Amino acid sequence: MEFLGVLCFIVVVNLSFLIWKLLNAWWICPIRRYRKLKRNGFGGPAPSFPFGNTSEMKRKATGNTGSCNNNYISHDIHPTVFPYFDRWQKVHGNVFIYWLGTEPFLYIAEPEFVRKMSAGVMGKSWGKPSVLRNDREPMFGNGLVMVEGDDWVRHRRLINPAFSPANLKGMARSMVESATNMLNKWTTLINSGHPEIDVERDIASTAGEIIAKTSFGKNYQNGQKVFQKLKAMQITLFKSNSFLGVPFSKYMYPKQLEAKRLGKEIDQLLLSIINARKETINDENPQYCDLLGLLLKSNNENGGTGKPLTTRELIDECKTLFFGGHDTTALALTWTLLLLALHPEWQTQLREEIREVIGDKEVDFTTIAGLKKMGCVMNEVIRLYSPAPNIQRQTREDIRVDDLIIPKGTNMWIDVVKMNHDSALWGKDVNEFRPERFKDDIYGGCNHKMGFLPFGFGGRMCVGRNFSMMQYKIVLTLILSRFSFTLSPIYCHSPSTLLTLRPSYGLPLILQPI
Ligand code: HEM
Repeated sequence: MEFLGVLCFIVVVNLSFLIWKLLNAWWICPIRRYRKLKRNGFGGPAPSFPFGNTSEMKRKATGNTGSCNNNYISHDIHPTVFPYFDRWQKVHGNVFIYWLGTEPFLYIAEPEFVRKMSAGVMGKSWGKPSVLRNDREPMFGNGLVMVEGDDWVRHRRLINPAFSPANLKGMARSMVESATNMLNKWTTLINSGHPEIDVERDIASTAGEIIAKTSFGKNYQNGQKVFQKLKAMQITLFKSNSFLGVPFSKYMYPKQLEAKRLGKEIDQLLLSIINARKETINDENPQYCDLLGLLLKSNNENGGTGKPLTTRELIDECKTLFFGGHDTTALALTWTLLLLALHPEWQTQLREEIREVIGDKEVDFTTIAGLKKMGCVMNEVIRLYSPAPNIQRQTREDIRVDDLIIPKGTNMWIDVVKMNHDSALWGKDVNEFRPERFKDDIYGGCNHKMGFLPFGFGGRMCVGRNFSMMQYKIVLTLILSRFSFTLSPIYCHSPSTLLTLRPSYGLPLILQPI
């Protein structure tokens, strides 16, 4: 009897402790942060517990499908891509609070606010919203996108050298090789009477092949298996859970568990690639021209002085670079082909530049550097259709913005799409494709230096931006040198987000060999 009493007591104590922990995580702490934020005078849509504003976000997102009328394609995409933010922003201004489930977020579409809040904050002092970190764990683990504090400094130091110009140079050949294979396939299709091709699908798989080759060198076939599973995981993760931040939503969406399973399979594949590579690394050509080789080299060199990456950390970095490295660049290229199909005069201008700058020379790291107009086109494309449509941060300490205090633990969601389409920053022609705006101005005429953030800002700015620029120029040069193209009448313009900004129904183009 006495034993039963003790057992009941233990159960009650444990249960109370669990309830207290859950209450603290889902109610007390978020409300405390929310009240502190509210003291700054920020408004926002009214939330409901435990969904926050997710129901409204879900409802509006499904109602908006874009336009299939190709006579008029609008680049004013914010109302289509983020209809809920578009509406709330009109009512509550450029900085307001909304809730993802039980987590308050500070929405920001104000460059001056971004400048002030980031002025004194070092890269290592930024965190990532825990709700996103947990949800995206199978995809990024604790790799560079998610890691925080001193560990971020250590990861970034070890990874930076892999993207030095000398190392990028050695990766150009793989990019040319994979792009040429894709173009040969297109020629075969055209010759067999099929000039209409969904270039989005082909560019995505070519970018997958490129990142597999540049990540794993001669082991790239195994890397391609990783790529296929990562793609499946992306769809599973981002199509399934539209109640992000809502307690137990993971269990309401069994596909979330499928993402976990896929994550484990990817980890196993990567582990076998890394282990095989570790065994042979000392016998290899000291060029180490692929990302994994460079990472292992950097790791070995720092092993003596600093703290090298553990095998678990290496797996997470491979996943992170693999995902970060293929999808964004593939989408920048895809949106470029859409805009060039709509603006054939720019196809002609770029072809002329290629002829002048490269001529009969080989397309490589050095020759593409002179393609200035193409650089302007890339900037204009990622302004109108930013592959990374938002930037997420979390404060790890209180931050002062003028008289306001943004408390430690505040989740931030910076709306890149809104800033890139704000006529107050860019002028009346904000929604027009005008690459020349970047000709003599790296900010493209934007009237605020923090108004154009396609690769992020501060110490956490994208580590792969030069890799991406090189791949973009190589693939686009090869495409424009062999084909001209127009938009297929079946194209349906419907940009949407699946973490990255993509055309919902692919990009069918009619290609013609030159
Ligand atoms: C057009 C192509 C790309 C775009 C638009 C893009 C965009 C971004 C953005 C917006 C961020 C967040 C920065 C911040 O929080 O301030 C980021 C971070 C990152 N990107 Fe990219 N990216 C691109 C290509 C790449 C490539 C090719 C790689 C790798 C091969 C890569 C790897 C990463 C990594 C690892 C981070 C995390 C950096 C850190 O937190 O230290 N990205 N990228």
